[in-house]
Parts: sequence; C-alpha cells; structure tokens
Amino acid sequence: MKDQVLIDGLKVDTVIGVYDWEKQIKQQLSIDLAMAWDNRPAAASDDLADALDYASVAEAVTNLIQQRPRQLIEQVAEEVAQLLLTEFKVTEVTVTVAKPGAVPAANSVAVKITRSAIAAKE
Ligand SMILES: Nc1nc2c(c(=O)[nH]1)N=C([C@H](O)[C@@H](O)CO)CN2
Repeated sequence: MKDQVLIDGLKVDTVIGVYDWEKQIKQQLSIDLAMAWDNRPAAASDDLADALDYASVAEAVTNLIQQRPRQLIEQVAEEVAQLLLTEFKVTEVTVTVAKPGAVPAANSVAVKITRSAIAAKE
C-alpha cells in the first residue's frame, strides 16, 4: 500500500536563521509534505473522519513553525515530522523545508527528510 496525502508549497512566515539580522525579521518557508495514509477507507465512506485532513495538517504545521524562532531549517523539518507521526498517526512522512530567499543565486534551498513511526520509537 503506497497511498499518500500530499501538501505542496505550504507557505509559512516565521523567524528563521542563524545570523543576527535574521532574528529581527520574518522570512518565508515553503513546506512540502508526503504522508503515508491508507486512502481506501475514506474513498469507501466518503467521510472526512476516515481521511487524513490536509486542512488540519496545514494548520497544525503552520502553528508549530510559528511557535518560536529557530536557527536551522533542519530543526523545522524534524519537528514537523515528529508532529505528523505522533499527533496525526502518519506511519511515514517525507518533509521538505525550503527557504527560497536564502541564496539569491539559487531558486531555492531546502532540506528533505523521511521519518517513520518505527524509527521514531528508537
Ligand atoms: N543546512 C543549512 N545551512 C544553512 C542554514 C540552514 O538552516 N541549514 N541557514 C543559513 C542561514 O540562516 C542562511 O539562510 C542565511 O542566508 C545558512 N546555511
């Protein structure tokens, strides 16, 4: 079973960065999520209660990221992954956190991680 629920390009303004000037401003992060989820129950029932509600996920991820300043996008990615594994009972998630403004010569820079429920318990 390879079903997923996807969120692509979730924009979150937050305080993020290593340097002093970055701690005074908000910058935009762009979040991509690929979450393992069996979509067959929701397809059969046509009931949101059986689905992984992408709107709830997007709201929770935005709130988590805006909770406090962080230095590295790596920490953002890890905390988002753990939120999805523990609160939303996703069994595996790939999180990409992009910081489009960070390197002017690049379209974007990002980190991408994959975490699973079994590895989270170790
Ligand atoms: N792997 C990373 N490298 C860098 C990060 C980061 O979060 N992860 N952050 C910075 C600075 O905050 C940069 O974005 C300022 O332009 C540098 N390298």
